[in-house]
Amino acid sequence: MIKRRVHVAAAAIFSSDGQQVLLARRPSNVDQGGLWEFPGGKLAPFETGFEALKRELHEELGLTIERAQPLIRVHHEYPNKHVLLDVWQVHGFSGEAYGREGQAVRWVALDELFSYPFPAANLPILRAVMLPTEYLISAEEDDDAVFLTKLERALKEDGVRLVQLRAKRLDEAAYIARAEKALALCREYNVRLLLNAEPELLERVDADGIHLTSDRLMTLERRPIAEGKWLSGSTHDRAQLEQAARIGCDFVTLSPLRTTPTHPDAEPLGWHDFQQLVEPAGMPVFALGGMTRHDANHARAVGAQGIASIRDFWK
Ligand SMILES: Nc1nc2c([nH]c(=O)n2[C@@H]2O[C@H](COP(=O)(O)OP(=O)(O)OP(=O)(O)O)[C@@H](O)[C@H]2O)c(=O)[nH]1
Ligand SMILES: [Mg+2]
Repeated sequence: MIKRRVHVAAAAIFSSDGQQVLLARRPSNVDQGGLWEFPGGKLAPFETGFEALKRELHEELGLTIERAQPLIRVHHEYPNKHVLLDVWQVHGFSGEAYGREGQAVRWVALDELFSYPFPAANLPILRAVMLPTEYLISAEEDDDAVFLTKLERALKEDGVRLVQLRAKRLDEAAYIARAEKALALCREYNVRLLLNAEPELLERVDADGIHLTSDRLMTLERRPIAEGKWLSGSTHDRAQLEQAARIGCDFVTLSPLRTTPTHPDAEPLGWHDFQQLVEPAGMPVFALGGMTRHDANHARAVGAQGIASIRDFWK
C-alpha cells in the first residue's frame, strides 16, 4: 500500500505578550481524537501553505490573520500516512477565537505546554514555540566582572532570552565559578543558560542545559542529560544534523553561514545550502556565522528558528 502524504498548515498563535499560545483539542471522533494541537488543517488543491493557514484559522476559530512568519516544518511518519506539518507563528490577528467546530480552545502558557498530550509529530514544534529567535554565545573574556557587565547589557538592552556560556580559555574551576555567576544573573532576568561543557557539569551547576561541540556530539550514543534540561549542539553538515537527531538534541546551531574572523578557513554554507539542510533536520536550527539580528527575518524565511551570534550581542 502506498502511504498517503498530507501537507498540513498549522499555527502557533501567540498572545500579545508572547507568553501564551492558542491550542485546540481534536474532537474525539477524528484521527488522533482527544489530543491537543496547533489549529490548522490540510492544504486544498492548488493552495499554498499560507493560504491554507488563513482559510483554516477562519473556518476553525473565526480568526483573521494579519501577520505570520514560518516557524518550523516537520516531516513525520505515522503508521498510516506521511505528514508534513508546515507551522507558522502568528503574531497579529483579529477576532476572538472560539471553537467553530465545537472543539475546545484554550490559551496556554509556554511553560505549561509540556503537560498537554499532543500527536507524536509535535515535539519539534513545542521546542520551536518555547525557544526565542536569538541565541547569544558568550565571547572569550578574561575577567569575570567584565564578562558579567557585557552579559547583563545583552539581557537588559537587547532582550536576549537564551545564552550559551562558551569559555574555552578557562580551566574547569574558573569555568564553574563563572557559570555560577552567569546563572544567578540569568535567573534574575528569567533567561535560559546552557553550558558549553561536558554534560556531567550539570551536576555541579544547575543550569538549564548543555551545548555540545560538534566533536563531542559525534562521540555520543544517546542523550547525555535528562529530558527536563535543554540539549543543543554545534553542527556543520548533514551527518552532524542526523547525529543530533539520533541522540535527541532539542535544537542545534548550523554554521558557518558566512565567513567569520574567528573561523576564516571554514567554507561558508550560504543561504541556499543552509536551507537544504534545515528542513530535514526535524528540530529548531539557529543560523550561525557572521549573523546579526538584521539577518533574523531572512533566517526564518528559509526555515531557521533564528540567528545565533557572539559579536552582535557582545558589546
Ligand atoms: N492541525 C494540526 N494537525 C496536526 C498536528 N499534529 C499532527 O500530527 N497533525 C496531523 O495532521 C493532520 C491534520 O489534519 P486535520 O484533521 O487537522 O485536517 P483538516 O482540518 O483539513 O480536517 P479535515 O480534512 O478532517 O476536514 C492530522 O492527521 C493530524 O493528526 C497539529 O499540531 N495541528
Ligand atoms: Mg484541522
